[in-house]
Amino acid sequence: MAHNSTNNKQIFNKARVELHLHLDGAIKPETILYFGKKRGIRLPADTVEGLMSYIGYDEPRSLTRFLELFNYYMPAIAGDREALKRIAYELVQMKAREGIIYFEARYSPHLFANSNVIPIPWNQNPGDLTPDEVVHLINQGFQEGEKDFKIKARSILCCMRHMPEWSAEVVRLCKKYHNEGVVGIDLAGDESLNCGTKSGHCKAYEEAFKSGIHRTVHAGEVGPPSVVKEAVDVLKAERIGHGYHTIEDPCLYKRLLKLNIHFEVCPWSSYLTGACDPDLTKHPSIRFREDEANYSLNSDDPLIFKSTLNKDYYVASKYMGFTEDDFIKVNLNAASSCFLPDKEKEELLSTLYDAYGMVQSTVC
Ligand SMILES: O=c1[nH]cnc2c1ncn2[C@H]1C[C@H](O)[C@@H](CO)O1
Repeated sequence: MAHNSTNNKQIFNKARVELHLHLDGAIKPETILYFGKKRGIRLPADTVEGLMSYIGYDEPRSLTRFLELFNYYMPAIAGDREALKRIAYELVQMKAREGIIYFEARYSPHLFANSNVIPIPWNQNPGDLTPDEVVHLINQGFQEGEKDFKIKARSILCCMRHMPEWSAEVVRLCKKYHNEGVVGIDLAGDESLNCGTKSGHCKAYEEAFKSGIHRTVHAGEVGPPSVVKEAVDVLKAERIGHGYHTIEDPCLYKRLLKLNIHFEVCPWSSYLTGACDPDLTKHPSIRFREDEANYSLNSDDPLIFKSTLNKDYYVASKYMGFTEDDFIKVNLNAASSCFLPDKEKEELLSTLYDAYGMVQSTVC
């Protein structure tokens, strides 16, 4: 199936909400080149086109091979204070241009640090940028972006599947920076290599639950329904990142529908990571729509997928028959399941109802 990204006409020209977006997968290539040059860090190419020929791609490969692409460019960004603030600020700008009024971006504080992190990622030399300061800098970048671009940005901090030793610090940072824009915890990384959830993650999620920190987990993206079950039953996830394979366990799926668990669906990502059948007309989101599941549409890692959120809407419209009403529903779902405090969530929902010309029901 050919999916030429040049013929993506604008779909759904109305206010949108995005819940599943990786900050480190949404950096401008120009910014990577700028910091690579400034810091004397070797990159595979020194032009945008050259760089994108290494880190961007158009045809399915495995999740494992997709994740390897971060190695090409993260060394240019990690460990640099100015770079972190800038990528956060630029993400707000990018998302405002896409018509998004509220987004939640996620990242691993450890993968941007070069101090207080073992092992130090991306072959960096030891430095003095801790995961704690990483979060503070990114919060600042988001806050400056919010002021300039008049949209709302919040963050979710990621535990990484292969690094359960980091998870206690992740939940500590979620608590510490709760008032600075951090709204939740996630568990990301390669589900295909490591399906069992390690005790470090379990403890962190238990602490998150006790402390009222919102919880999402990457599960059932390429892994089996059992990973989703564990995410909900053990980690007490309120949202599932991707979750496509849930539908292979009808009993579990039915239960999650009843529990109103939110599925953060990323259509174009699921094509490129081989998470789903490459025939997008068979995508699980069609089932989610038919069953009136609670799900949203998201872009995941637009740098690597050479996309914007519009690509995901385009794919949903072209191959899955999504209509304007479906897109409205998906955005209302996203707002209802976002990790904002109740009052701000209500405001977001009201803004969407206004934008869609709908009257908000006051009847429960
Ligand atoms: O689609 C994904 N599935 C699992 N992990 C992912 C995906 N996209 C990005 N990541 C990982 C790589 C990033 O470094 C990390 C934190 O954003 O999350």
